[in-house]
Amino acid sequence: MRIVGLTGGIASGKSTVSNLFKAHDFPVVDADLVAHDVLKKGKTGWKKVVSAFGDDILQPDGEVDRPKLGQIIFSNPEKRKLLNRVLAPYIWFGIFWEVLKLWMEGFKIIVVDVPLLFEAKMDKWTKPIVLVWVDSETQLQRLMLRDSTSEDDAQNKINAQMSLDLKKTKADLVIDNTGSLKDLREQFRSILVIVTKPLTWTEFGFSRRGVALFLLSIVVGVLMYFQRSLYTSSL
Ligand SMILES: CC(C)(COP(=O)(O)OP(=O)(O)OC[C@H]1O[C@@H](n2cnc3c(N)ncnc32)[C@H](O)[C@@H]1O)[C@@H](O)C(=O)NCCC(=O)NCCS
Ligand SMILES: Nc1ncnc2c1ncn2[C@@H]1O[C@H](COP(=O)(O)OP(=O)(O)OP(=O)(O)O)[C@@H](O)[C@H]1O
Repeated sequence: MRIVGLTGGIASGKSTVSNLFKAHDFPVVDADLVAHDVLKKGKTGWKKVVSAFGDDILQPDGEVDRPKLGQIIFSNPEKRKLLNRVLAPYIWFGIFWEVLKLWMEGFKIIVVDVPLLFEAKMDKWTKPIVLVWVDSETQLQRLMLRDSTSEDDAQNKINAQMSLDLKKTKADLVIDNTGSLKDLREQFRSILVIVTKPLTWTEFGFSRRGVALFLLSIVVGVLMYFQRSLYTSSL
C-alpha cells in the first residue's frame, strides 16, 4: 500500500489538489474533516477540549464554536499547543482508522490530506509527500479572500504553521500553486505519473493482497511441514 501525504499551508490549495485526486478516483482522507468529527458534541475529543478551554467555546446547541476556538488558538501559541496536545491522539487515530477502512476495501494508493503533516510528525508514515506551495503574498491574499478576514487575522493563521519554504525542503514533490488553476492542473498531471508508478515490493507487502499472499504462504508452509512429518513418521 502507498500512503501519499498531501500537505501545504493554510489556503495554499490542498483542498483544490485533493479534489483533483478525487476526480481521478483516488480515496482521500481529509485530516480537517477528521478533526471536525473528533470535536463533535459528546465525543471524547469534545469533552477534553471543553474541560481544557471551558464552556465559553460552545454554541447554544452545545457544539464547539469553531471560529471562536480558531480565534483563540491562532492568536495565542500556548493555547494552540494545548489544543494540539489534547486533540493529537484522537486525530491520529481517526486518520489511522480511515486509512485502515480503505486498506480493507483493497485500495493500493491512498492520499492523506494533512495540513500539519510535518508539524505533527506524521510525515514518516507517508511516501511520497506532495507539498502544495504558494508564495507568501498569494497565500495571504487567497486566505483573506476565501475567509473574508483581516490581514492581521490571516497572517496570524499563516504564522501558526511551519513556513512553506521549510516544508519545501522536507517534501518529495512540490506543486507551485502561485499561478492559475490551469498551471496547477498541468503540474498535477506530472505528479500523477509519479504517484501511480508500480508499487515497490515493500509497498506491495503492505497492501491487502500482499498481506493475504503472505498469510497464504504461511498456511501452505505449515501444511507442507505437517504433511512431511506425517510421511516421515509413517516410514
Ligand atoms: C481551530 C479549529 C477549531 C478551527 O476550525 P475551522 O472550521 O475554522 O477551520 P478548519 O478546521 O477548516 O481549519 C482550516 C485550516 O486551519 C489550519 N489549522 C487548523 N488547526 C491548526 C492548528 N492547530 N495549528 C495550525 N494550523 C491549524 C489548517 O491549515 C486547516 O486546514 C480547527 O481547525 C481545529 O479543531 N484545529 C485543531 C485540530 C487540528 O490540528 N487540525 C488540523 C488537522 S492536522
Ligand atoms: N491556482 C489558483 N488560482 C486561484 N485561486 C486558487 C488557486 N488554487 C486555490 N485557489 C483558491 O484559494 C483558496 C484556498 O484554496 P484551498 O481551499 O484549496 O486551500 P487549502 O490549502 O485546502 O486551505 P485550508 O488549509 O484552509 O484547508 C480557495 O478559495 C481556492 O479556490
